[in-house]
Amino acid sequence: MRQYGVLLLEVRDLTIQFGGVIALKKICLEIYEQEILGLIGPNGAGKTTLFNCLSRLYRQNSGDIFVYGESTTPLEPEDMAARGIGRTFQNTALFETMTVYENVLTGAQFAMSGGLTADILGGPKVRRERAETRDRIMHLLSLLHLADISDHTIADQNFAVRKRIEFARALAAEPSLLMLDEPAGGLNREEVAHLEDLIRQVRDEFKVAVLLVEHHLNLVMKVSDRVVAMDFGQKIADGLPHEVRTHPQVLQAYLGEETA
Ligand SMILES: Nc1ncnc2c1ncn2[C@@H]1O[C@H](COP(=O)(O)OP(=O)(O)OP(=O)(O)O)[C@@H](O)[C@H]1O
Repeated sequence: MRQYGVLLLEVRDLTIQFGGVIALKKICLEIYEQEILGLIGPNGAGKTTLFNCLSRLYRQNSGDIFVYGESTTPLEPEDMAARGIGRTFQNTALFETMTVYENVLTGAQFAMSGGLTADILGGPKVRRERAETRDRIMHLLSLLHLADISDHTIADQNFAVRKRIEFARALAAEPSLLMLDEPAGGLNREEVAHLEDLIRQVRDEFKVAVLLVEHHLNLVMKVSDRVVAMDFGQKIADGLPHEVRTHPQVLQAYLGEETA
């Protein structure tokens, strides 16, 4: 039996409704520090809705989400980075006219003290911090195989590269929990294999927990410590990858679906 560490995030009885559609129905789940948790389910199961609730883009009708025991209900989306919650988007959301480096730097901004005023008025301490941030970003860029294109603009980059840039930007904020929304979408077999190594490497090096929403079941099953399965807005299984993969309700939910 796996020993769980410190509880990072707890979703308790989360329910959200859009008109007549109950997108999430009394969802409960926990994420522990440095855990890789896979979240699977067929189309429309509610995975992205849960992600959007976790980043405060959607507000639940009832239930709550706690980060280190504190309710997130009073928080706005822009407060979440300071609480250690970072994310990437299914269809990437980058600043098109900025360079790769500048995009990743936007992720680090909140982690730096003082902002623009400090840049203008700052003394040696601020300059040192800026230099450290630059080194940290260059390290992230090389980890994600982006160092060679750090001064290229986003507009020239293909989808797979954009996903890696988003990944780097989310990591630049030094999150405790990194939420990845379909990071393997649109990637070829070789890129998926690299992603698998990368997720583990990132967890080990940056001591982050990872919440991975993904249709690529082989990737989820290989990389996750634990997997939660959803269907029709409800949790149907929660356990070790092989337990969830063979769970009767999960097999039933995926009947007729292509399972990668
Ligand atoms: N903003 C919204 N307005 C209305 N309905 C919504 C909204 N967001 C999600 N839904 C509905 O909630 C349900 C869950 O959708 P969601 O996108 O969370 O599923 P999913 O598991 O992420 O699916 P996929 O794997 O296809 O991305 C669906 O019935 C969807 O149509």
